[in-house]
Amino acid sequence: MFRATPRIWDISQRIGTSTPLWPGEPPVRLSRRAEISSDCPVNVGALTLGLHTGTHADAPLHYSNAGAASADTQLAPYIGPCVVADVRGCHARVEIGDCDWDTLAGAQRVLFRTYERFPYGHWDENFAAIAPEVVARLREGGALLIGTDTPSLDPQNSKTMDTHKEVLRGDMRILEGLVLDDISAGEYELISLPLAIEGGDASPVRAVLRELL
Ligand SMILES: N[C@@H](CC(=O)c1ccccc1NC=O)C(=O)O
Ligand SMILES: [Zn+2]
Ligand SMILES: [Zn+2]
Repeated sequence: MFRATPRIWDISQRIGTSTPLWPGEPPVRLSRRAEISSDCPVNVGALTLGLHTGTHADAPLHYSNAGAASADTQLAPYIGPCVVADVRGCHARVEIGDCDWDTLAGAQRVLFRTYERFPYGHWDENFAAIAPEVVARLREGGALLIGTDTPSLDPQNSKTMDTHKEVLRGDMRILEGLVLDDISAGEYELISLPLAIEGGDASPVRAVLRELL
């Protein structure tokens, strides 16, 4: 019997020394703790990186002291049907008017593509944020997760984190730093699991989209 293999798109950044970093974040460092030699049969590495480096899932603990850490969040929001919304025409924020609400009605997971091309190799301080009103409307439609190809749902200089707060109100989950350059607007299956980091306010994820057959 013939069974089609669904296509898989990797929507994650590579983690390395040229991964764009939130200002002030520690550099990514991979060190070799052991190397293959006549005395040692294996290579063993150790990694240093900020938890919001590259493609990552914010844990509720990032924006609330009462929120769950990465190790303690349910995984269901991170796996399942998902809509990719093309909002490349947006300006400083993705606003209600930038969204095609016919395709977003009832969506459980929504990923926003704001970039024409992901800013590989440099930090873009003028990335597009998402308006809290957009999050509120998605929450009313039953959304569990919101993702973006930028480093944050709120502007870099935000002190109030209004959009993250709106997410908290609906107990939704957040993905940031996605790479959606090769992804057309439409429906997919999302798979993007955070690591079970105890006390973690975020975790790197390997995020993929799978074709719906
Ligand atoms: N808002 C960003 C991250 C963030 O706020 C941040 C990440 C690393 C170091 C400092 C940060 N914010 C500091 O003011 C995020 O949601 O991932
Ligand atoms: Zn983050
Ligand atoms: Zn965030």
